[in-house]
Amino acid sequence: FFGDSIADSIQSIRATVLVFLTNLANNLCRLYEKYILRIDEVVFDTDTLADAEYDFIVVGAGSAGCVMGNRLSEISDWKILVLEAGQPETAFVDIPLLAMGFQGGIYDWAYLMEEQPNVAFGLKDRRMDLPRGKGLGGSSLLNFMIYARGSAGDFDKWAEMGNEGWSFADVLPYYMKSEGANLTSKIESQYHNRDGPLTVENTYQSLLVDAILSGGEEIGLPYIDYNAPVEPFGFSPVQSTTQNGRRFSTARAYLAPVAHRPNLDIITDAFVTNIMIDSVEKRAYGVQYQKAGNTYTVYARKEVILSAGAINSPQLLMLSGIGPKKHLADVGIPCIKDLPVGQHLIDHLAFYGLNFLIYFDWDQVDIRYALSIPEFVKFSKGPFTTLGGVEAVGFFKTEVAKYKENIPDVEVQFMRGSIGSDHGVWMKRALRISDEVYKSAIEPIENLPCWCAAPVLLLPKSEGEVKLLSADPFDHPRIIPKYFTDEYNEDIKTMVAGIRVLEKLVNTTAFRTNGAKISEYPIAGCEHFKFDSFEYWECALRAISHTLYHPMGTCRMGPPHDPSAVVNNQLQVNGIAGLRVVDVSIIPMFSAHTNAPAVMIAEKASDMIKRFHGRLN
Ligand SMILES: Cc1cc2nc3c(=O)[nH]c(=O)nc-3n(C[C@H](O)[C@H](O)[C@H](O)COP(=O)(O)OP(=O)(O)OC[C@H]3O[C@@H](n4cnc5c(N)ncnc54)[C@H](O)[C@@H]3O)c2cc1C
Repeated sequence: FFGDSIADSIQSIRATVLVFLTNLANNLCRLYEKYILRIDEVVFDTDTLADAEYDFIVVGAGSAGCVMGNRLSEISDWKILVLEAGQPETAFVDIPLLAMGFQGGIYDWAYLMEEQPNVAFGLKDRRMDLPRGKGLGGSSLLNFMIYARGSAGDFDKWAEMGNEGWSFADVLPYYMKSEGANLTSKIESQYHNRDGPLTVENTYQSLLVDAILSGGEEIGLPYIDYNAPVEPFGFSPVQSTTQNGRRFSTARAYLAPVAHRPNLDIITDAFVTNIMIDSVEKRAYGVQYQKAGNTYTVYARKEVILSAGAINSPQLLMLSGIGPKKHLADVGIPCIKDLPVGQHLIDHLAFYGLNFLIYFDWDQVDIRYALSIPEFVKFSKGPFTTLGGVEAVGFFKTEVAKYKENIPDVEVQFMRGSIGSDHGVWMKRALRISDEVYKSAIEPIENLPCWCAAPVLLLPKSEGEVKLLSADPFDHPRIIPKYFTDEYNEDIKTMVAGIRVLEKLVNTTAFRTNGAKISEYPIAGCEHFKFDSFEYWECALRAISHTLYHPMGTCRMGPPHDPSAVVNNQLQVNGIAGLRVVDVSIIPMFSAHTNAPAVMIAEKASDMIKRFHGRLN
């Protein structure tokens, strides 16, 4: 009896200290954001005002926009303007383990999706958040830094859909061009480049990664280089867009080295409100933006490049009169071109409710983190370099997949600990887990060593949409994701099939040696289903599945006969001259994370634009 109560008291003191320290760190980050942040403005000289006219105006300095700024300004007699609504980044954002801590802060557009009938009932107000990066680097300064290119099959499918020039063989040179690999994990070296601007490394791996890799071998999912088209399915330590153990955003990789170019202007705090389009000639000729309460107009001699991301690019197109005619009429915007903008929103859902309890893990003992601070500060190594806790990933095709291509339909993210390992301070808030669900299934394992194996739905059948709330550019757009609404419930079946694959891991020798067993605390609202039945998992998936932050497809690329297409294979907006979309909103389908493809798309688009204007053969 006394033993239990002493143990309880120690746990509660430990939890209080952890909560205090985490809140302190959080508040320090906020203070830093507020008072020291502007250090980077010296590097970027972002406070200038734009000239009246440029050759190209790039809207949004995110993963894709930073690449555009760099590559287009390589042509010294072209003048380039990059407009970014957010601010320059800070050093705190660079600590990989704290990746989630910046959601909801100044670098986040902090969108909330609309409530839906059969999903998110275990989340606060039944609504899911949708963080989107706002600042130089865009979502690459808020993301989890996982570097994943997608499978060869993804791009061959794009080509098969009629998008000439986008097969794997076509896009590989651009992945290679962008990559500066410095990897120690298993790699197929002919598919990696050491000299590109975007550094790709491995981060800290605890001993359990060995168990994951050998457990994977036991269930037929070998140790692979998931960024090479050699073996399509298997597990691997994560490859990350970090440099010396710190976040390496596209602003750092692409913009910082060229910010001094006289033909490149980068302006932050510049909120673009609309693209100016000649409604008779159907040609884009400039943009308007607001900065510090003033409105500015700037003209584009050649093109406007929209790189505002999967939510804001469709929003800006619709605000400027390009979108579904009826919807534009509903919000009082004259339609210049009727296109399915904002339709076909696809996203990847992740499920953080599958936890493996284990005997012990030194890397989950609080004191370990305190002890490892010098290791991080001095040598850029140790647990602080892990990407928000994610140490390894895997890609596989489940038995319910109905296609023959070698494209994975489920990814797994292996995270050290659970979403309760920070005692509800950051992850519960960021994922909007309700108190009831947290108490039922997460709180009981807060103090237990465990691993979360989070399956991710890669090829959802359900599609959502982005719409305008009003004609006011400052109103957040409506995001209606329609997760798990497909007619035959295939999305749920795929996720459950993914969970079954991961359950097999628990019975491998590698995992049994660590005492692994699945945590069986049921999620509130699902306790009436038999634990581990299909019905239980469906309920749990509908309760707490969460976006993996990969919205795409809202300005979809497609051939002329495709009614869902907004841009063609040159990324030009159909029927409007002088306007391209270059970001992840053009993606028609994709089975991996979306930062690396954003960079690849922009690398490829830069060459297309140079060729179009006669500056590249
Ligand atoms: C929390 C989180 C975690 C993620 N984790 C990963 C991961 O681990 N690995 C991975 O590969 N992907 C990850 N992603 C996804 C990936 O980072 C994005 O898909 C990718 O960065 C998108 O690039 P983009 O260029 O399309 O848009 P963004 O990078 O979002 O860039 C859009 C830019 O446009 C600016 N902008 C928007 N509207 C305006 C306007 N009106 N005026 C001026 N500027 C404007 C924005 O502020 C932003 O800087 C994550 C994303 C998030 C949010």
